Amino acid sequence: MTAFSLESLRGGLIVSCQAYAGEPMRNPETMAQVAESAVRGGAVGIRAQGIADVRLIHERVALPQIGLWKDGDGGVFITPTFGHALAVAEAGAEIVAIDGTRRERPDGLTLRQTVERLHAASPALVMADVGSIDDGLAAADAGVDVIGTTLCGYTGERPKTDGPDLEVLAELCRRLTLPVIAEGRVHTPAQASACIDAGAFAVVVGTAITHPATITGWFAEAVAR
Ligand SMILES: CC(=O)N[C@H](C=O)[C@@H](O)[C@H](O)[C@H](O)COP(=O)(O)O
Repeated sequence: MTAFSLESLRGGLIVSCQAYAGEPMRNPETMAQVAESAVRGGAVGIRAQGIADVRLIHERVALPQIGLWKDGDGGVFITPTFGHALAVAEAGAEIVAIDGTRRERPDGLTLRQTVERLHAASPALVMADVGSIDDGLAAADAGVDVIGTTLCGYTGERPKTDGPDLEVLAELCRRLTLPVIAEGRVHTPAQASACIDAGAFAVVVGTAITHPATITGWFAEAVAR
């Protein structure tokens, strides 16, 4: 994957291929196979978690990759420090997704300092995963390249809506010139379409495509009497 252009993601579907600690699919090889399947379905990009997964998908899949490193459970856990972000970039991610909230970061750097250091150290772009409109505006001001609604409903600032947080998405799209990517609880093609209508630059879908345990649960619940 060379000569990455953000434009290649415009209006497209990005598939997030993640399995969580202790799950049967928590294996880089498995996630690479899931990513290769997403390519066949028409994805324009892949989002993946963990250094081993990012590295293997970078080798195997000829699509731009949004990489992240989750560390910890609560608070700032999506690529929480500059060190995590640099490792993700060095593993081959064209875009590094980092916590883009206004919360204090574990390494004491500000979001702006983190972005500046990453831009100086690597060609990777920075996606700020935000949890509210105010987060998004602050992240844009801090110099990030792309904003994602990833953390809406997970930081206490926004309700955890059944589907994507279209309100934050639409407002950030209206107020910013930066690309805003819809991510988080996009569970149906109709919701993905609504995100594009709300102005999303691209749409990330994870669970509804790549997390069979959850999808099975949806169906199991539907047939239960
Ligand atoms: C909040 C958080 O930790 N989000 C993570 C970020 O990478 C992933 O667990 C999500 O699966 C991803 O954002 C895609 O969202 P959804 O799986 O809802 O389509």
